[in-house]
Amino acid sequence: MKTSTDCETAVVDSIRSKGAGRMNNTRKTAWQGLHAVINEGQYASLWLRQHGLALSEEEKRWVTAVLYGVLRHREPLRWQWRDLVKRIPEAKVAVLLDMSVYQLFYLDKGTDYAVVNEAVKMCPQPMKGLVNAVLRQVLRRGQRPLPQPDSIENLALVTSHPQWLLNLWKAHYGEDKMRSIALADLEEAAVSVRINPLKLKAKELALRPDWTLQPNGWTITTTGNPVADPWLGEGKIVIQDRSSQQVALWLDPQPGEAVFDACSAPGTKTTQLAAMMDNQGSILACDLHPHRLKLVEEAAQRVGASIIETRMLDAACADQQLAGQQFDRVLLDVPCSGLGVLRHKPEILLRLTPEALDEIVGLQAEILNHCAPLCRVGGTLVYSTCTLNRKENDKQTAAFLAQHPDFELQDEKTFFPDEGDQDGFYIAKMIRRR
Ligand SMILES: C[S@@+](CC[C@H](N)C(=O)[O-])C[C@H]1O[C@@H](n2cnc3c(N)ncnc32)[C@H](O)[C@@H]1O
Repeated sequence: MKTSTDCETAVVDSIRSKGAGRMNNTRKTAWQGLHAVINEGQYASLWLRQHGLALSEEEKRWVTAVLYGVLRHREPLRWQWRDLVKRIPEAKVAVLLDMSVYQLFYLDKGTDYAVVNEAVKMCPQPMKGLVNAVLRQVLRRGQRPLPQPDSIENLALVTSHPQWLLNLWKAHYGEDKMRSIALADLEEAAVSVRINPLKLKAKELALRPDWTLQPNGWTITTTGNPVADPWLGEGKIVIQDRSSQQVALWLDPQPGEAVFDACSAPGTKTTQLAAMMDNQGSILACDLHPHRLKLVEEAAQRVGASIIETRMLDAACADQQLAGQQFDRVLLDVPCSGLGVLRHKPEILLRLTPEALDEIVGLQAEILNHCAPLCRVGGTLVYSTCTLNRKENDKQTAAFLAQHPDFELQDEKTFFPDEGDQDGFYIAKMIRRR
């Protein structure tokens, strides 16, 4: 397995050399982003989308590397300076210290004094002395070795995962798997891409030898940078994790069928369903949040999916809101704790508590109970999450099946993030027998 430092090296090699001359504004933007995500509860990707517009491509890459790097290595970064202060300073200043240590030891190596000077310049007057003193001491003593991650306590420090989560994974998947998942979460997330056959036909694909369609017919890989490819804006390709692509394949909708996608926003799977159905039939794409339904509509427009109708709906009482309707296929891609996608969203760990996990299990059970009656006899129900928590996954499915003998489990699978370039996911496919 690659070490986290190797991974960061790959991202930042090309931008590291310019570290010394980096504009103070870019550093300030990164600091503001970290403060917004760590201390104010915002999502890194949303924050970047909103605040990245004023940045050049190179600046955006640097800010992104800093944001995700600091989020992934929160605990090891703090380990470098925590023992040098009596009390942790106010949250925003603590984040500045974390960010500066990240630059010193992971990113802008060789630009030591520039990093310290810029941090001192940026921080408010009363804290300048402290920031200067701490960072100079950090520099003087050099990188402090981390403990070996042999105990759960040390693994929690090295991987910035809470101990309760490591214990939960150990109980659910065994000690070796728990370790492997936690270490895999330190790696940079892969950018996976799916083809949109509604817009990208074999003839056009053949003209671009830099793209290769994988044997599953949906995943498409490139020797270039998919995010900068014009095909993305044209809706010919879609950024979608490999495990996520599997969910629609498990539902297996056919042209002409009626599909109910109960928790559809932002529509990544909905648009794949429309493509699988070759825009024939109907998809009712629902979500509790109207602003998120707009994202489904935008996605549908971008990829040329014409069979998607959006509707605001609470899936936990869908059977009342859609009384009398029956669907050939029902997709329940439910809200979950997101423990399978920590490489993409490391900030999830900042806010997650064991209590929140239990709450979400109850909501998922409600969604299952109230959406299942909408599946016709003989129809297919797929339940999926992007988490690694058996209570939300196979135990949830087992509890549902115990209460609903009219449904039969056809297959279920947990996808793990340490088993290739994929997120952690769980998918269960059930058939309604009567
Ligand atoms: C995992 S995301 C769905 C991702 C989506 N299927 C996709 O592939 O793009 C879960 C969605 O459930 C929605 N949601 C949360 N509670 C809900 C409820 N009670 N009824 C319907 N949707 C809900 C959230 O707004 C969120 O958009």
